[in-house]
Amino acid sequence: MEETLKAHAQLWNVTFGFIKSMCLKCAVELEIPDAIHRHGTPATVSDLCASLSVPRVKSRHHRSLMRLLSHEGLSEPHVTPSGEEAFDLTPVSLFLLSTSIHCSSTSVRMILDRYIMDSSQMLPEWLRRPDISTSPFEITHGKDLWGLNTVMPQFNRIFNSEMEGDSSFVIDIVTRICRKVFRGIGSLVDVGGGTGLTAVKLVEAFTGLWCIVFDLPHVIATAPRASAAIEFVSGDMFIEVSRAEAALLEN
Ligand SMILES: C[S@@+](CC[C@H](N)C(=O)[O-])C[C@H]1O[C@@H](n2cnc3c(N)ncnc32)[C@H](O)[C@@H]1O
Repeated sequence: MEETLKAHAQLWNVTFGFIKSMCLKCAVELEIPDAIHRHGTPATVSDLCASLSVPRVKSRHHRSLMRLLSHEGLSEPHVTPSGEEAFDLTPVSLFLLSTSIHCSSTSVRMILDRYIMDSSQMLPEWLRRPDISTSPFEITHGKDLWGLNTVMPQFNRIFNSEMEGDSSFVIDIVTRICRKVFRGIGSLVDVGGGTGLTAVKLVEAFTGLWCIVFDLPHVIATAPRASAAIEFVSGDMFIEVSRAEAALLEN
């Protein structure tokens, strides 16, 4: 009997697993971590409602959201000297501060964006199909992610910004702990290099390195020209890639 109850509870846990992700997305969109940070000390739900313009009538719901975030390690529960429940930042939610050099908020927004989430509904349909070339994303949107980016400038901006945030975090570590990998290389092509942030960090870290950022035309068109040591080339990597002494494929 106990086993059956446990199994039933587990089923609901998995079924409602999406609520955790959606509450995280909600916290990012409301900018709750920034509000806690601005407050300076653990913030009560009233503090947060006032700071985020959430109507008081929603306090009870906001409290549930904060408790779920605490359960997931995204906020730290406290009790104020007057006995009120309050919430502080955690090592995880520090990644969601807009002032963090490795802010991951854009990644959360992009990964949980409806364009990505919608395609997960197509998994059974995709598995039933005999071909493997069409992804669930293409079944949903009629285009692959890159094709959608060409016709959706706003999503393209969010996507590129997400890539920049993530690669900036990784490349800062790589340029510190993997220096010998780049030693002696005069030129490097960053294949699918996005808007070129990785290339900027590489030419800054390795004097004399010449970088080519190679990506699709709509990405190269919006890439800032940040350094004389970087060349931007647009094309399709499945047809031909610019020549260099080394090629980087990241992410
Ligand atoms: C996952 S992102 C990685 C971006 C970057 N390397 C980073 O780590 O931030 C993949 C990149 O590959 C590019 N890409 C996708 N298909 C491509 C193709 N056929 N030819 C060239 N670039 C392509 C995308 O536009 C995108 O910028």
